[in-house]
Amino acid sequence: MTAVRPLKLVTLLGSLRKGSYNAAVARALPALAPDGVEVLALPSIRDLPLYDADVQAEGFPPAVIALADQIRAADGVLIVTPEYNYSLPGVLKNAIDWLSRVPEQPLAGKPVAIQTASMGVIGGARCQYHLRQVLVFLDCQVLNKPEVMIGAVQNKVDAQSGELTDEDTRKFLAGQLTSFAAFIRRVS
Ligand SMILES: Cc1cc2nc3c(=O)[nH]c(=O)nc-3n(C[C@H](O)[C@H](O)[C@H](O)COP(=O)(O)O)c2cc1C
Repeated sequence: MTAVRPLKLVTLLGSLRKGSYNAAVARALPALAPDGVEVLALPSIRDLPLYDADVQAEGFPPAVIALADQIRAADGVLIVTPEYNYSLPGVLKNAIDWLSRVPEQPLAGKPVAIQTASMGVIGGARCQYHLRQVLVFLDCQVLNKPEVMIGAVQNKVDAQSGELTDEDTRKFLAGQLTSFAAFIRRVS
């Protein structure tokens, strides 16, 4: 049997909220990953300043460089985010805007999978399509399917522990991770 290449994935979280449901989804991923796939959290995007070309001209903020370095070192990125007003949260767009300006742009050619969780029934679908459009400009390789859109997420996270306990959702996430690992091994 041929050994499969081990993979390191990193999660980029689009919510800053302490009790974030999307954070609960992201926290569940390491245990759901198939053998040979490690999932680690990127630093919070909370510490990134608002994008400003004048700030960039004085030097990229250390938090941006750290984020870019960790993305560059990963085999793939999982973006886990809520939908805000039918689109991606401003804080996530801000992080992507910074990353897009870093020399040797870290997301170029990078395999990316998207997961959205929201309290609405559509599970963040409209955010996903805006986000996909943005990622075209960054030249990412985005996994098409399975699409992970977790609706009514408040009913799938345990109110006491704050952890994602819904078994069907956990299985679906595990399935996407398996597909994403196969996709990465195929395209990179
Ligand atoms: C500014 C704002 C805009 C929102 N817009 C949407 C939306 O367009 N679609 C949706 O399903 N939920 C929307 N919501 C509700 C979010 O799904 C909900 O707050 C969710 O818990 C946010 O994710 P988090 O728990 O990971 O922070 C919005 C929430 C906020 C604060």
